[in-house]
Amino acid sequence: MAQYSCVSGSVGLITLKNPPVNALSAAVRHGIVDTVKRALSEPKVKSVVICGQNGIFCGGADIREFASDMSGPPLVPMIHAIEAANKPVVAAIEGSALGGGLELALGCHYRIAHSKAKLGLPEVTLGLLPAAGGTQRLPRLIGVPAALNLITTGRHVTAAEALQLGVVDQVTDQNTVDAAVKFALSVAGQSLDARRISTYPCPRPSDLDALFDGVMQKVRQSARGAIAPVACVQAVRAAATLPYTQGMEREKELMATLFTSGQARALQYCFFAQRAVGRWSMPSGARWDTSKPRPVHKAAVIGLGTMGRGIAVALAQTGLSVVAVETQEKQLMEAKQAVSGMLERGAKRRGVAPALDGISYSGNIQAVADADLVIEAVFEDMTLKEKIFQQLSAVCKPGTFLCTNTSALDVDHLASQTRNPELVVGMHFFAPAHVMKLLEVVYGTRSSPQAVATAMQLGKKMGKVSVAVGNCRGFVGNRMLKPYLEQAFFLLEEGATPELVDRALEEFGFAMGVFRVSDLSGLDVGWKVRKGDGLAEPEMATGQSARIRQGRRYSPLGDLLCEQGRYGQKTGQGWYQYDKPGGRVARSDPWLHSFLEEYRARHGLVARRIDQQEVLERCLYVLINEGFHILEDGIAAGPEDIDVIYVFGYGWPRHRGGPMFYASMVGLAKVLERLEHYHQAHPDVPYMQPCNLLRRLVASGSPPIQRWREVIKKLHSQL
Ligand SMILES: CCC[C@H](O)CC(=O)SCCNC(=O)CCNC(=O)[C@H](O)C(C)(C)COP(=O)([O-])OP(=O)([O-])OC[C@H]1O[C@@H](n2cnc3c(N)ncnc32)[C@H](O)[C@@H]1OP(=O)([O-])[O-]
Repeated sequence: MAQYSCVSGSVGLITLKNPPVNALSAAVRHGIVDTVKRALSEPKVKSVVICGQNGIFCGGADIREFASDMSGPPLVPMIHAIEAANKPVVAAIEGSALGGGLELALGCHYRIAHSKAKLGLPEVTLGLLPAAGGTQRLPRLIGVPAALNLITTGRHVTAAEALQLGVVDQVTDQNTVDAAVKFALSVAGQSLDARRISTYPCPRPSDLDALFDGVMQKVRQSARGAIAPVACVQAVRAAATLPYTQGMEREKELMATLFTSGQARALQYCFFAQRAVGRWSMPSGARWDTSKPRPVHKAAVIGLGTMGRGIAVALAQTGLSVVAVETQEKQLMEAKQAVSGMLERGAKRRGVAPALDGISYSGNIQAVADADLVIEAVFEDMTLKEKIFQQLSAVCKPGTFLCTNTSALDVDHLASQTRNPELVVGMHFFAPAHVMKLLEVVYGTRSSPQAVATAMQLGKKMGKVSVAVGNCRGFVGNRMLKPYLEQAFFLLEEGATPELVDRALEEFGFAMGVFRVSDLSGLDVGWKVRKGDGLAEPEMATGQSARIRQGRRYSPLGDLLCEQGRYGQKTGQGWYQYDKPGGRVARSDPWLHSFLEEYRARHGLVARRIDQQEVLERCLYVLINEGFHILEDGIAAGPEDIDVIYVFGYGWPRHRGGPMFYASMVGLAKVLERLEHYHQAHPDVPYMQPCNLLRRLVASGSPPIQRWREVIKKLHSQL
């Protein structure tokens, strides 16, 4: 709703009231229409201020309404009526003015923002475009290039940048509503002819075609199949080439195609899923709202390799006091330099002072004795980790939380090495740890809810999207990755090339296909794990048992490449070739193609034509199938947790919503049918066997993803 009052004798004050972000729900739109009418009709009112309650102007259209039949007054005529008003209307922007919220402000005649406010048109991130006149007014106000930048990226700008761009007229450090009221008094009675943005001519850059062609090319490239950024460019082009009314028509048309698209549904699902994972729960019944985190003032990191350095930077950037420990002296000196450099570069980018003093270095594990929380980040070696946890348990003050940064190892086993296993959790960071947004917080069977709550809160402080997951080999992300990688190898055996597989995945929307990623992260990483599992034995590379190991189909292709010293980018050769060790541009490698041919001949395999659809179905459906197993096992509380992990940590295209959402869009019955088909064709691949939960969901009529939890709960209660 919107509340109306008359202040300072002649200013009509309209306050949007719809916690928590004053989204423009039907009730708020009704409220605005009514209160604007009232303000304009009251003779004593000479000017109007629109603001939002609780320090936030407006978070835009109510996204939750998009899924239902929209009712209530539409935004476009409502904003037009404000712009056409014969009394000055001033927007008082505190907190955020985003999407429809900023469009509402652009319909006002003046905009005053608090210095801490953020403004933007983030509709593109929801698969939409600013369809309440944003694509037509913003370029008229700030020019085409700046408007294109804001609208196609959806980025939020600070009040200072908004002032510089001309989005707002004034920035204040004082009470924004008071400043706006004062301003409204000062402009009462003045002509508004020059204040209605829709009447401005849109500045036309001389090289208009070249400008739009260039932007469109860039946008298409980075969009990776997302349609909204392209529609945003088309809408701004309409502003630059058509009269306002026709431009608005074009905006409406483009929005209509986006609004009902699967991509918009996927992106809006992601928006809510990202927030839903914060409301974590554990199978024990412990939950986010009943578990209190303990404050962390001092944190420690053990092991300053690539991961440890990134974690130390991420911790220091939160303002915590950090102790960084590395027992090898040379490594410690190098790490110190590297961490300082990373902190300095990060601070420069964010325009703040580097937190160099917040971090101290030591070669002795005793230095962590008074830390509230320790993150161990040494090599992925259980014996080494065991030793460190035993030491930490002896050295740390009572109550210190002990966290392990592992990507797959058993958190329960590490907890068993300590005196207080309830204080142990996993914190699985993704490289580079100070950049990547995802954090898997892994609870073991004995982890206390307080330990989980503390790790989740620390993750949030570090700017991470933290997801609480149960303890199993590979947790959620890497556990699902295993069958996906395995399928990619099998496809090569059957006739595909790395180029074909990667192209299919990249056209699907992944930034990089599986083989390019593998080259980037190093083939030796997986090799080491397979060796540890007793799978990658050199003497098995030929002969009968070469392609069956531990009773199931196995492809030694990755091991064979590693045996040749082809570790990927770092050695200049892997699934592709590079111009030099460390080179980044992947080129097709004729050697690899002959190697594959020889391999197939050696194993009596006949190459067949494999199309992109088979690549996608086999790679993605086995990954999804493992996701269902994870839900069935209670390792993830709901499909949102899995999807957020894949979108933020594994390059899954956001406009496809995450693997479980994607499965729901494809249709669960179809996924099941294809898995059954492939399992029949490949009975030696257990991952292909459809999960019981998937069968259950299909049998119960494939409910929408929001209702899967009910089916999972029922399944668990029957077990
Ligand atoms: C014709 C139409 C044209 C128009 O151009 C289309 C649009 O405007 S499209 C819209 C364009 N606008 C955007 O894309 C802005 C989207 N919003 C944001 O970016 C952030 O929420 C904001 C920066 C505002 C606050 O950040 P923060 O302080 O960290 O807080 P938080 O993020 O944790 O959210 C708190 C709660 O509010 C909920 N909620 C939030 N916004 C909306 C909404 N618009 N609606 C409904 N709900 C919304 C959110 O789900 C959460 O609920 P819960 O149940 O507690 O999980």
